[in-house]
Amino acid sequence: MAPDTSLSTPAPAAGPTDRTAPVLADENPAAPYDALLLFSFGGPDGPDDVLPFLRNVTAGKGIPDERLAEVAEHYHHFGGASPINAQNLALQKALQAELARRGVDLPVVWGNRNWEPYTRDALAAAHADGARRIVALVTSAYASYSGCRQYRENLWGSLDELAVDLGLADGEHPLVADKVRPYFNHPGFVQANVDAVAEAYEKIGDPAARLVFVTHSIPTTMEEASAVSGATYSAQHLDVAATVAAAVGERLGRPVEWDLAYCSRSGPPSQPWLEPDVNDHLEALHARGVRSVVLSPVGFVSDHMEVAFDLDTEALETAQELGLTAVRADSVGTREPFVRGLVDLVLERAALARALDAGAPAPEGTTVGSLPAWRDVCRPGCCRQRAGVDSGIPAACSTDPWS
Ligand SMILES: CC1=C(CCC(=O)O)c2cc3nc(cc4[nH]c(cc5[nH]c(cc1n2)c(C)c5CCC(=O)O)c(CCC(=O)O)c4C)C(CCC(=O)O)=C3C
Ligand SMILES: [Fe+2]
Repeated sequence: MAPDTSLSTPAPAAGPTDRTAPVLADENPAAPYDALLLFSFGGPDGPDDVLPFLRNVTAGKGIPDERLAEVAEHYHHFGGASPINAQNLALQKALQAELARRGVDLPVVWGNRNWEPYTRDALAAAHADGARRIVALVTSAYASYSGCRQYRENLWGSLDELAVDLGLADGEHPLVADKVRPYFNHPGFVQANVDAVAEAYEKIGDPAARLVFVTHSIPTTMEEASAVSGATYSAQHLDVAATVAAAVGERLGRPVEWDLAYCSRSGPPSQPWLEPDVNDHLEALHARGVRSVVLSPVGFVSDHMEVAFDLDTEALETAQELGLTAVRADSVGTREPFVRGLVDLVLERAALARALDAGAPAPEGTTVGSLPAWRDVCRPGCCRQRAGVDSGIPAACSTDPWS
């Protein structure tokens, strides 16, 4: 099936000034949610944070010491601070502004899996403010263990910790947490990527430039396990890439040739991860006669360390050594179509929660491309680290947290 390249995002919802009547409580489009959790990875704020942060991230993961030392260097190269925290603050502000523009009363708290502000503290603040049911928005657009279940496991763990802090009975959680579906094929995310790539083509000034999409590599075992929920992690990227490339080609008035490459491989060399690595791929393209390249960090939502180091430092250096002209497109960051799309997704999730609570049929999620909307409530066995291997770690936002 040809990808749907019609990317006309819906017109902005009426703002508060457009309302003729006050909003009644039962018309609250965010109901039943009392708060939105912007749920992210986290990163160090300064040199002293680097090692403890890396220990948090890699606990029990079998990452070799040499790889850890290398990644620590990436952070120290930027003064020991990751750009990710400032980017999440900016996204939190942008979400608040978009919700306010639509007259939606929904506080936004920000919490991370691996560094301050921690998820438990964000949940505690929301709970102290009276929140009893929240919706989590993960800063990862694609479904895999790293972008979905790992967040859900950590969310369950944070709810356990908060329950202990509040002296609740064993097994009782202080609030109910739902989650927005992986949004890689939502029109807002895709549109923001189309805009960013089109701008990069303007900058490079060569409509014949090759388009190389880049995402985070994962172990092939994790890729295989991601198939349980539908299209695999790489297939999700290929679908977005095809849609973005087709839309950019329409703007350029000529077809765009594109590929998907990977960055940020870690783990022991004996463990296979998704390939080609972006640096190897640039070499291969150069050997085939390609002389200019646009790099699109389509796997990431902001220009955090993976983008700042693996693309802007390493891959652009590789391109320079090869004599390739290369321009890196922006990640979606706080681009308007993306932020608007995220708020649409939150309100779509609220409508779904109301329908499920009422026993009504679930509304269809909005998508672009050839894949269906991802599930909002994960089924048992989805997005594991290894297919068929149950870690025994409970995960929130699932029909069955125990499997
Ligand atoms: C798919 C994916 C995303 C994209 C989706 C998403 O955006 O969430 C992502 C994002 C990120 N990854 C990040 C940082 C790190 N990831 C690591 C390690 C790993 N990532 C993995 C996968 C992913 N990671 C995997 C399979 C590992 C191996 C260990 C494990 O199975 O968990 C390590 C350990 C050292 C190393 O080996 O590199 C670090 C420091 C940061 C923060 C950046 C900043 O500070 O600005 C962000 C946003
Ligand atoms: Fe990572």
